[in-house]
Amino acid sequence: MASMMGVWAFGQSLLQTVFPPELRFASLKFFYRLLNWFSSYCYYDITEIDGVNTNELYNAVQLYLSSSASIIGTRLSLTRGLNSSTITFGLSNNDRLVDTYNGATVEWEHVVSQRQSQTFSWRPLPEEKRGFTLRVKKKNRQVVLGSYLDFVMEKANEIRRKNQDRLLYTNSRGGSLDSRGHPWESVPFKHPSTFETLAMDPVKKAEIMADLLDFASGESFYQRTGRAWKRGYLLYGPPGTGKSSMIAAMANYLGYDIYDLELTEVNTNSDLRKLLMKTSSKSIIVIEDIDCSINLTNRNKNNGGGSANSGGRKNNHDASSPAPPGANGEEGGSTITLSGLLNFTDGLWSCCGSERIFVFTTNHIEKLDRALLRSGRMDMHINMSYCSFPAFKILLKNYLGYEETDLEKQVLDELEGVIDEAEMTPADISEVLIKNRRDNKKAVQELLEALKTRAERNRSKKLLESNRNEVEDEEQEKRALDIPKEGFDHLLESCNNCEEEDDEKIH
Ligand SMILES: Nc1ncnc2c1ncn2[C@@H]1O[C@H](COP(=O)(O)OP(=O)(O)OP(=O)(O)O)[C@@H](O)[C@H]1O
Ligand SMILES: [Mg+2]
Repeated sequence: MASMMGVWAFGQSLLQTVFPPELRFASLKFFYRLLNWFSSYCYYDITEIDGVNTNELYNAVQLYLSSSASIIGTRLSLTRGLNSSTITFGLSNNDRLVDTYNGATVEWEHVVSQRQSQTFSWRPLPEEKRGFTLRVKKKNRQVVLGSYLDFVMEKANEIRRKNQDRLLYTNSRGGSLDSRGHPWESVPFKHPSTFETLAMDPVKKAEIMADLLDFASGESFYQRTGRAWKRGYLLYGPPGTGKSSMIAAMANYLGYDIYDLELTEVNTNSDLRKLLMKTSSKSIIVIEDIDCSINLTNRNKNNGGGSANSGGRKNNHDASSPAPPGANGEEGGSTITLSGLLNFTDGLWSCCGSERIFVFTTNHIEKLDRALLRSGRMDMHINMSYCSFPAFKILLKNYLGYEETDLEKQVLDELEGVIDEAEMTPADISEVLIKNRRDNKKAVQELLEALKTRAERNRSKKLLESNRNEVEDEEQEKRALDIPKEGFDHLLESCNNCEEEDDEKIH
């Protein structure tokens, strides 16, 4: 120790003798550079506040390190964010952590120091100055700058999404903005529906799940093919067949937020666009009962004569009534129109975010405009139909804990025999099962009876209908015979000349 101090004192006096005071600072700088030159490491500082703005990379690194810190750290800082139900771990002050990436070893140090004199700032800065120092071997510099930091950002986003409760947004405030200028209101989304609990044909289910996964991991595909990274699903079918449950299952499967768009609350096309702009990536934008939300007449009809407002919002006013002052059709922007909706899903504005899924639901697909159904707009049309036998088996398992083998073969056969004819929705079947869930045998018995009754009723109804149709056909035939031959020729000619749009006229 004594000899070391001696060397230090000698070195200092030598420095003072050899270098005059004005050269001393420059020589120290040179000495430092020389050391750096020979060092095999380089260092990167990532401070919490970059000037006056929060440095996103700092937050990302903190989150990223939390995934490895939780396993090996002995002293960790714990945080729980807003809208989060999980606790994240972080490096404590001045702690270090070694990480490896693509064969390169890097070391992170969390550096915390007291902030010196507060310089004037419109935003008060925290008293502590925090940051991460990343130590990397010089030979690995390219790897770190090239892809490691991107990898850290990506991983952090993933962790953030996983930790954060997903949100269900709605625009039920009728377009008014909150204090932060946001048009959406949100609540934590905790719907328990998953693809496992969803009763539907397993093959169809697997197809939808694969499609969703392809979409979520298809960034490079969409980039390569020049398509906006979005996908549209149209769910149609009778009430109670699981359309809303399917949306919840999709959100739970992909970990996306849901924006439940209430079209009747949107006044104009431009409001619709603003709402779209305020949605985040990795989200599902839902319009339920699309046929009831706006008057979905063909876009072409809006242009040619008639009420300029046809195609506008249903609850605004009837399509046949005169347009109110200022409501000059779809482009006027004074009301929401089909065209506005199509632009919302498909136009240039639809890609002002990425990785978004549009889901429309309807009970009456036949009421929808063809423009809305064309491929590319709604990529997948999913028919949510009455409960089939494979779907029924899923309900039995969910509600009664029954596997196929737990039921007698004869009962199973009976159930299979009537289920298609009964045309009961999964909601109807669930009701019977819930009611009797304390007594499995009774549940199955009651269900079988309900299915048989419904099947019988449907059979009679169909018989009656076919009888009526036969009578009607006979009457029509008779009437047709009364039409003179020229009449038929005239009709035939109009049919041959007709355009697709004249369908209604021919009818
Ligand atoms: N396929 C299904 N799998 C599991 N449960 C279902 C299914 N379909 C319906 N249910 C049950 O029935 C209830 C109603 O279903 P859901 O709201 O998803 O139907 P929907 O098709 O959206 O009906 P609507 O057209 O009236 O909106 C749900 O709470 C769910 O428990
Ligand atoms: Mg629904």
